[in-house]
Amino acid sequence: MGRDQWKAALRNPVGAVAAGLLVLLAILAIVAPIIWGDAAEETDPAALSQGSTSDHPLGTDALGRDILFRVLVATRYSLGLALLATAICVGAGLILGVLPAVLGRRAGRLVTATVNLAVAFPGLLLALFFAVVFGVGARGAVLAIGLAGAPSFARLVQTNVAAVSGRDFVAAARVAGVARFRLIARHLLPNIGEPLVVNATVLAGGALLAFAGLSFLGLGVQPPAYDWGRLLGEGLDRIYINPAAALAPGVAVVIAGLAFTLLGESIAQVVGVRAVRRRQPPAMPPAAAAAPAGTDAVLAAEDLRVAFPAPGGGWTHPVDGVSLTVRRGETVGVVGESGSGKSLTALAVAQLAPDTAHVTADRLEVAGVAPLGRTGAEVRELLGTKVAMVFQDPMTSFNPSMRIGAQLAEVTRVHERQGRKPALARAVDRLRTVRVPAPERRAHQYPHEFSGGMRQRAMVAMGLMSTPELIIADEPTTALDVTVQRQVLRLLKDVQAETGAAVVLISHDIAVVGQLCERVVVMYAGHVVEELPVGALGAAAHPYTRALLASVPDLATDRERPLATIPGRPPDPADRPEGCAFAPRCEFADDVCRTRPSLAAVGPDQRAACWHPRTQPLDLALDAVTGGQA
Ligand SMILES: Nc1ncnc2c1ncn2[C@@H]1O[C@H](COP(=O)(O)OP(=O)(O)OP(=O)(O)O)[C@@H](O)[C@H]1O
Repeated sequence: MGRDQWKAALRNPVGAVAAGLLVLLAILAIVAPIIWGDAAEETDPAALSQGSTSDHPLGTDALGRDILFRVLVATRYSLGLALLATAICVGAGLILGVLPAVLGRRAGRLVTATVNLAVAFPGLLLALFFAVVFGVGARGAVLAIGLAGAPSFARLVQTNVAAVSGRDFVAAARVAGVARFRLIARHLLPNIGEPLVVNATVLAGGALLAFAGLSFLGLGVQPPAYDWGRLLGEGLDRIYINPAAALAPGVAVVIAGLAFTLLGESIAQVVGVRAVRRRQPPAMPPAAAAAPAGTDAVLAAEDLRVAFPAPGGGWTHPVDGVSLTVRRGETVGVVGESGSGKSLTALAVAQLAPDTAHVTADRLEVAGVAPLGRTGAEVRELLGTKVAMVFQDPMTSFNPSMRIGAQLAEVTRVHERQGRKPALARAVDRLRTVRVPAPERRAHQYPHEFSGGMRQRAMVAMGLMSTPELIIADEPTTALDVTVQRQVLRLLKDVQAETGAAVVLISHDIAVVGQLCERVVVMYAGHVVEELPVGALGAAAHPYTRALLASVPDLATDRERPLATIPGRPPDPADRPEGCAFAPRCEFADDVCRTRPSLAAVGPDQRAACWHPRTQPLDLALDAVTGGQA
């Protein structure tokens, strides 16, 4: 939480009153035992079990001790024990909450299931159970209350970790080779801190009440020590003689409990909007079709498949036998409608596919290394130094709680064990390379202080912190306006020319691909349906490629007429037609299309998976598509 948010929480009248009460209680907890400690222990045989008098405003207990002094002095013990229990609860909850992210899939699931089971038990029952297990007394009660609250706190941590770990900056950190514990400490926990702080504050109120309850039942603090719960229990025995003896500790418990809970609620109101973040689909690169493989291939995938367990049993294959070769220094565009499997192919290549995905390939090599079947550390080493990723949404691509310079520097610090200063110097240098103005100053800023285009440049700079052989950019310009789009595309082109890295650009927009790439790979329903040089787009053979091209507007497009669209919708991966998946939307389809066509040469460097490849040149303004490249 930032200082502004604390201020906003305190400006809220309820928050201000709650905070004021807590300050008062904290002062009491410190000074009361010093000032009134002896007086609270002093017995007065002449004033046993008295009601309110001028000497003892709240009366005395059975030994003639002053109730008011005892209630004031008990503040320290009551608050201390409640805070200790809260600390145990938060600590145990954090460990249980992040364990699934640290452990393997199976052990992680076991922890999650255990936490879910524990959450199903009422907290008070658990506390009573643990109190009996750990033994009667303050120590047992602290452990009991702390551990009883841990499962629900762990659930909160798990939910928030799961929400944040789907964001691009976490995928970026993984690709950069950040180790698991560092990933959790630097990227996950700082971004879920707000809901955790809120919950811990509310928990402290609950712990206070629970402690009073256990002491009241005789399971908590034991004589001669005393807390509010114990005083409440003693006072209740004589409630008809002196009601104040029971009311005073009761009121103290309620006020302190309310102060914690209301402060938590006020903070929640201020930060709540930001506490739950939407999961953004991560993004990345390569894709499909077999190209002439050579020894200079920086990416070679053959028959790459990604499968997910289907809800009704069996598997669906959103990526179904993709073959793709990218040569050193080459720029390849992967296009296709939403859901065609572009991003998933990229994720699979980068070993970032979701946990539930099953990735297989006849061959998968990235920069000369086969990542499939390797350990996480080896893959991190490979990806962190040789592959750079540029993600779709520049806002979610960076960790919002880290300065840009530090995030860039992390790549070098992890891989080259460089010190903080030289790593930051390199980050500034790379920001300058991607033409971020005043890079020294900008490196010390947070992502939200950057404009969208600048963030995307910084993302490219991050990829350049090492010397990548392959840059994968998944829809890098979708979230940007047209002018900035052009700048980012030009930057990618310049970077590619300067570093000699190969670029895989994923886009649903064939015009964007046409402007940057040398070769285009067209995907449809998890398959590669055509691959061809950009210069040959005017002779595209597959009806789907032609339909994509026909839907690109140019300056000559009649604005009065609706834009050309492709009729129908792509098939669901779980319900793909036999044979050519595009057949139901294709005007040339016939019976032969019931058998799946494989990629076959239809021209120089051009291959299409179609039984009826088109040979007529397309009547389209190619400049609109290729920016004059063709
Ligand atoms: N975790 C998942 N579990 C099950 N199916 C998934 C999962 N992730 C993706 N898919 C499915 O895989 C298919 C391809 O998704 P992918 O994100 O690769 O498409 P895309 O071509 O990149 O589309 P877009 O341009 O919209 O990002 C989709 O049908 C999607 O529903």
